[in-house]
Amino acid sequence: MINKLVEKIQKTNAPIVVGLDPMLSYVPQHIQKAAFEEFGETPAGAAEAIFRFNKAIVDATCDLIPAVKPQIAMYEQFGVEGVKAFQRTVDYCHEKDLVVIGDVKRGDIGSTSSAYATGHLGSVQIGSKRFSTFSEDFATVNPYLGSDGIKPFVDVCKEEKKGIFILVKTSNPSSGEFQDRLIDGKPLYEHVGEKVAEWGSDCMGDSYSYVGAVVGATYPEQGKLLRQVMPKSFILVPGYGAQGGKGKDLVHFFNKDGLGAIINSSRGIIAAYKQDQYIDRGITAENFADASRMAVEDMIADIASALH
Ligand SMILES: O=c1ccn([C@@H]2O[C@H](COP(=O)(O)O)[C@@H](O)[C@H]2O)c(=O)[nH]1
Repeated sequence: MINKLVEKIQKTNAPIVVGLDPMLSYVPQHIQKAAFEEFGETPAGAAEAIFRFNKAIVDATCDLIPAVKPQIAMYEQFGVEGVKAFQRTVDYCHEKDLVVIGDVKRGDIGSTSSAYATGHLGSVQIGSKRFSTFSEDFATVNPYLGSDGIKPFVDVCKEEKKGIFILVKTSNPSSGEFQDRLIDGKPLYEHVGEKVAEWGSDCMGDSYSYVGAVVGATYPEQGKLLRQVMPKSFILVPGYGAQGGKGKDLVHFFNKDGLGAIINSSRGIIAAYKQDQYIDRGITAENFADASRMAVEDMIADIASALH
């Protein structure tokens, strides 16, 4: 799957991921109203509304982008119905030939990680049959439990040619509380980066490993260092847009081949229709998906101008 991700980035010339983080408050009233008329003001109604919202955004942007990143928390808040909307979203994005990165941030003791890896990236045996359930192409993984929590994901990646992005240096303001702590003279995130490079070394696609890393756009200096520490790992970079990251912060996340990083923006794209800069260009809640397309085009141009 890492090969497909690289090919799609090269084809679209867009190292970006649209984050599908559909809070109900971002879903325009006309979509909520139609879904509630059919399913009531219920979790099922909310799940239908967020799926319709996602579908419109995917339809408006899928020719421009290589990948999407649905954030499972936004779906889980609506319980079982929300999880069904997550699954419908993954399936619809696959129909559109997009690479799907499930932002699920899993990781536990080995046996439990194994079940997470099976559910999100692998297939589960039921009697005489096997089923792929969630079926994302990549999943985000939390490394806090160490190697035996990561190994089941790596094993499934090898079997299924799927991939993972391991949290190394996260984009949030408090990420330094633990991740910047010095151990043997080096910050914890650097130790984790070294392990990512090691775990990924026998799990290679054509040019990049199936084992990638998450490093926030909000920490460009750390991104520069980690790019050197993990030369063969793709970096998933959240923090662009709503969290303040800009194209100029991203230059050192990329390798000299122009690859090696993929930048996520969620609110900046899915809720673009609420921003003055797009309202001034004729956007209303009715044509919200057109604003998402404009925001994707602007993001591609911003990153390209920073890199060239
Ligand atoms: O370090 C991290 C890891 C994950 N995220 C996730 O990315 C998106 C960012 O959303 P924006 O609206 O573009 O800020 C969201 O799903 C986070 O959970 C992150 O931000 N930082």
